[in-house]
Amino acid sequence: MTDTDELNADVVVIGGGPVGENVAQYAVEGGLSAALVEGELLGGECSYYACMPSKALLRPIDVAHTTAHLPGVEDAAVQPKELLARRDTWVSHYDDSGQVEWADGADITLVRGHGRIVGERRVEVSGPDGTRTVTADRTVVLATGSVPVVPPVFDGVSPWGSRDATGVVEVPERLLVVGGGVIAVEAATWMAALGSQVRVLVRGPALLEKNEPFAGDIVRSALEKAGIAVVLGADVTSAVRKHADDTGLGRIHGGEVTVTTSASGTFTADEVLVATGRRPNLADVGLDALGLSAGDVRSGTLPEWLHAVGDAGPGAPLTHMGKYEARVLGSKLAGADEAPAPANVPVPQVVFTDPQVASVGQTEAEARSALGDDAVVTSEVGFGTAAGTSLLRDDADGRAKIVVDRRRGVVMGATFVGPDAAELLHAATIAIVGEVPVSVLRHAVPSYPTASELWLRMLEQLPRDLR
Ligand SMILES: Cc1cc2nc3c(=O)[nH]c(=O)nc-3n(C[C@H](O)[C@H](O)[C@H](O)COP(=O)(O)OP(=O)(O)OC[C@H]3O[C@@H](n4cnc5c(N)ncnc54)[C@H](O)[C@@H]3O)c2cc1C
Ligand SMILES: NC(=O)c1ccc[n+]([C@@H]2O[C@H](COP(=O)([O-])OP(=O)(O)OC[C@H]3O[C@@H](n4cnc5c(N)ncnc54)[C@H](O)[C@@H]3O)[C@@H](O)[C@H]2O)c1
Repeated sequence: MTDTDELNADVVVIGGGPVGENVAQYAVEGGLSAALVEGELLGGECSYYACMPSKALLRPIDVAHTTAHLPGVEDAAVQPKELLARRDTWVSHYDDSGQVEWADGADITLVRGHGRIVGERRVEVSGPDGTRTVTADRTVVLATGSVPVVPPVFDGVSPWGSRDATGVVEVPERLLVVGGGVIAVEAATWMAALGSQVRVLVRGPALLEKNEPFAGDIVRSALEKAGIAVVLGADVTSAVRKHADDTGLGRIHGGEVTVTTSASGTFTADEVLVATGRRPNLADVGLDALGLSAGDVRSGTLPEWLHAVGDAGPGAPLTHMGKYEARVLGSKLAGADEAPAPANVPVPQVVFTDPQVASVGQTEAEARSALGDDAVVTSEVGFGTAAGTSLLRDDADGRAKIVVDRRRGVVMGATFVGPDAAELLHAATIAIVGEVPVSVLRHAVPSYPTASELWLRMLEQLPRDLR
């Protein structure tokens, strides 16, 4: 391939993760042509290294935990080898031919290689067969995902990142997990189930700090019950390893690692997983060629022909939110005449620990800071207070909470922590997006006995004048 081998499409999308695929698909369905540039596996981080493998690992563990708390069924046990085989099936053995077939069928032109913007509506793709230019008649979309943020204290240690944890091949006997967010608690769960002795080092005072405080407390106590040590206030000040080596995905990256923390002492392990957040992957996409920076992407000050969506953009770094942005953008590019989106679309998220943490919209603290103390009222109940939730398993521990705007009488946020809490979330999302008054929600009758009865319990706890 040479530089004269130029390709043209209405829309050029750089990054073929779930978000880039969706933009291209919606654009094509709207009558445009689309080229999708992908440097690794078509399907992106989510399909091979993030959502899919992590959830493929966590679901059987959840089922095993549930059966241990359900009299009448023999305990199911996690079988590490078979669990990893399930993961391999769900990541299609790191082979994207199924996705390539889908793209072909969807009339999307796949261009393999690393894409970089080199001028207005011009993208240069360096691929296995050389370099080619792809031009866009209308729009270029950055859907290049995100990359992990690794604190410099781990330089030279070759720590595990989330790709190693989801792609685990060698299970370390002792594993340190640094971070107290979503990846840390989910990975701690499956690594412990696979047989690692896990210790989570959390810099802050709690796990899952972006959630209602009870979520982190309940998950911490559940992790501890599962034999996982959680050390709070443990800021890593040094990390040392002999023979650090990149031995490959999911393999132990060298000799013992010794990690020293500011206030909680020193810990030695066979591997350390760093899960300290991610940032948009914008370092090598050619923003500089346009005189732009990652800050311009964050603030949305891009030329009209350039967009950034998914993890690469300013929105919440979650697959479903990125795909939502992609659907909206893809349809808009194709000129679809759609009703305008609501002003503040709430972000739902499920943390697939046992118990699960499902949340959407604002926490109480966020609502108080946005609306003022007098304008916020909450209702909080135990997860097992409904027949439907307590039947799920005999230790249906957890809590449920709604945050209500007292003046408008509508739900602003909801959090459910408990077994299968994920399935309760969408009702809350609909209530928030639809701005359904809580006085009307009373008339949405949940079937008996289902987990949704928790809504009755929460609504009953609200002040009488609101219901
Ligand atoms: C361990 C883990 C578990 C997660 N679990 C969940 C979950 O359960 N639910 C959830 O909603 N979210 C989850 N997430 C977040 C989710 O993975 C991301 O929000 C999602 O992948 C974002 O999709 P995307 O298409 O924007 O980016 P990605 O999936 O990262 O895809 C970006 C693609 O762009 C390609 N690319 C990048 N730069 C270039 C370039 N210059 N040229 C060509 N190609 C390029 C990459 O190779 C990649 O294929 C998880 C994340 C992690 C790390
Ligand atoms: N189930 C899901 O939806 C799911 C699962 C996994 C990942 N994700 C996505 O992936 C993103 C990244 O996950 P994550 O867990 O890495 O990020 P996160 O933002 O959830 O958590 C980062 C954690 O690292 C800590 N931290 C940050 N800098 C640190 C430092 N220098 N030293 C020590 N600790 C530090 C933070 O205090 C926090 O506890 C999430 O924002 C989420 O959107 C989603």
